[in-house]
Amino acid sequence: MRTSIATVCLSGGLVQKMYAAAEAGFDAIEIFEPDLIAAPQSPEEIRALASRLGLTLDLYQPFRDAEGVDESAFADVLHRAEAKFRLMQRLGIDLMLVCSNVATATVDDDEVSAGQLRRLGELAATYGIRLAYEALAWGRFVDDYRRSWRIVELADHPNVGVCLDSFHILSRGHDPKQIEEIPAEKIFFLQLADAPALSMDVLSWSRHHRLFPGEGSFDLPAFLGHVVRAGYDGPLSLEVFNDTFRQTDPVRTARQAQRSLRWLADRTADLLGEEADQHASLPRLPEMTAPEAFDFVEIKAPDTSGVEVLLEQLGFDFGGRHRSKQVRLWTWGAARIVCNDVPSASPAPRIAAVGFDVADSDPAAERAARLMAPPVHRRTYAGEQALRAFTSPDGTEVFLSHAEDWMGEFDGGVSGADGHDARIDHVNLVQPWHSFDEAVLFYTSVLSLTPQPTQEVAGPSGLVRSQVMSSPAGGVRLPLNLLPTGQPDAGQQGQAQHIALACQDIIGVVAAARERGLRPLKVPGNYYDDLVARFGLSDGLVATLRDLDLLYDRDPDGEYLHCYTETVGEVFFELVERRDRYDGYGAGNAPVRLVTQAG
Ligand SMILES: O=C(O)c1ccc(O)c(O)c1
Ligand SMILES: [Mg+2]
Repeated sequence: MRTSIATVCLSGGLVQKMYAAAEAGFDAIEIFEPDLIAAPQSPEEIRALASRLGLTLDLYQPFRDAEGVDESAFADVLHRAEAKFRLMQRLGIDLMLVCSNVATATVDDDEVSAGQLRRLGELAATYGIRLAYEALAWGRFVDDYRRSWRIVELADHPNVGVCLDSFHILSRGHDPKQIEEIPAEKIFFLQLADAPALSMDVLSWSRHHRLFPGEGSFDLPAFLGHVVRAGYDGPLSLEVFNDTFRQTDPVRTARQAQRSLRWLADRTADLLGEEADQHASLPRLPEMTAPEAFDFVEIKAPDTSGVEVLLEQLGFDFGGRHRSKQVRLWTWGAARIVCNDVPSASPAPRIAAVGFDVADSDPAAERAARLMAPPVHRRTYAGEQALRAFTSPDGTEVFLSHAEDWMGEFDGGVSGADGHDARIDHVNLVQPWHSFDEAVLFYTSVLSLTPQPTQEVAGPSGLVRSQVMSSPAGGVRLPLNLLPTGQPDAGQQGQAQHIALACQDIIGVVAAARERGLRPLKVPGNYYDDLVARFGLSDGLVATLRDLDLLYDRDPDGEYLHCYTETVGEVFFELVERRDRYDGYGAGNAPVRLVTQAG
C-alpha cells in the first residue's frame, strides 16, 4: 500500500507540510497548487526536498474549468495548461488532476467534453504528463463519477483517465459499486475523505467539513473495497479540506491521517476476505476485539481526598494502598477507581487514565503501536506489572489492562468479592475542540470501539456535541463531549468529566448514600412537573424521584434512572440504573444537569 496525502490537509507552509507528511510515514504527496504558489522555494527546490525526505510527488492539483467550453475559450485552456505542464516538469510530477468544470462550462455534451479532454491529453503527452479527470459533486454539468468515466472512455486517449474521490461520490449518494466496471488502468488516482452526516450544500460540506477515514459517517471500507475490486493498486491519497486541521499542528494531523489509512486498509482487507489477497496489498493490523468492560479509572491530583469522600458516600470500599506509590484503590463490585496523589499534578482532581479490560494486552498494544498511538512510560518496580498504556488525543492515558494482573499490588484494603453488583457504565471525556475528530478515530482504530450517531444537547452557554464510542455489547461506553468553543473553564461550565456507575437498585443505593452524607445534584421542581406531563408516571414514583433528586428517561427499550454528585475539581460521578434494554444516556435530561451544574 502506497500512502499519500494532499498538502491541503495540513497547516503551515509547503515545506512544513512536506516534513510533516514524511515524518508520519507517507510515501507521497499531492501538491495543492496554492501551496506551491505561496512557497518561497522554487519548484526545483521542492523537488529536491521531496527526494531528500523520501516523498514522491504523485499529483499536481487542481486544474480547473477545462472542458465543456466553446472553442475560443478552449484555446485559452490549452494555453493555461501548457504553462502548468512546464511547471510540473520542473517539479518532476507526471499526473495532473483536472476537475470537472464548475464555472465556465457552456456546452452540456459528453462528445464535446471528451474531444477537449482528448486534445488536452495529446498536449500533456508531449510533456510526458497524464490527466486524471475528477467529477466534482458541484460540477456544472459533470457531477457524477459515472459521467466522468463515460467522458474519459469517449476521449479514448492513453494519457486521460479518471480520478475517483470518495467525497464527491458518497456525498451525493452515488452508488460506488459501478467503480468496479472501470478498467483499473483507467483509474489514474484515488482520493479518500470521510465526512460527517450533514445536510448542507455539497461545496461547503466538502471545503470545510471533510474528515479522515474513520472519523465521519461514510462507509469507506466498502468504498475502497469497490476500488480494489476494480483492480486499482495505486496510492491511497487523503484529500481532506477541514477548518480544524488547517489550523492545528501539521505533524499531529499527518500522523492522524496515516493512522486513518492503516485502519482503513485493515477494515477493507477484512471486508474483502480472501479476495483482498488477489488484489492490492492491504496490510492487516493485529486483531483487536473491543474490550467489553472498563478495568479501572484513575483520578489524579496533589490531593484526591475530596474524591475519596464521595466514593465512600457512594458505597465504595477501600481496596488498599499501592506498595510503592501514593495510590489508593477503591472498589464497588466491578467498579475500580484509583486515586493517585501526585504533588506536581494540576490542582483540580481529574480523570488521568482509563483502563480497558483486555485479557491479552500484547496484540492490542502492538496494534496501538502500529496505529502510532503515543506510548506512556510509567515507572514500575520489581514485581509490578508493566501495564501497556497509550496517550489518547485529549491527553487521557488509555491502559490495556486486566485487574487480576495488578490488584495484588495493593495492600491493606477489603479484598475478595464485596457482593455489590455495581460496575462502571460509562466514562464521559470532555474533548478540546481541536482533537474531537482525532479522538473518534483513535478509539475506533486503537480500541475497535464503534462511534454512535452524534447528538447535540443544549447547555447554558452553547450546544454540547456528544458522540458515544461503544463496544458491541455495550460493556464499554465512552461519551466524548465537545465543549462550545471559547469557554474559559471546563469545570464551571458544567462540563467536567464524569464516571457513571451502574447499579441494580438506584433508589436503595441513593437512599443509603444520602444516609452517608451524599448530596446529589439538586434537581429543580419544574423538572418533576414536566416528567408527569411527559411520561404519566405514578404520583408515588414521581415523589420518590423528587425526594432523591433522581432523573428519569424512558424509551421503547426501557427506562433510565440516574443522578449526579457534586463536582470535585474537574470530575463528578453519575449513578445510573438501566432497566430492560435502555441503551441511551438520558440526553433529554442533559440540559437540566448542565444548567444546574453551571449554577
Ligand atoms: O474544492 C475543490 O475545488 C476541489 C479541488 C480539488 C479536488 O480534488 C476536490 O475534490 C475539490
Ligand atoms: Mg478531490
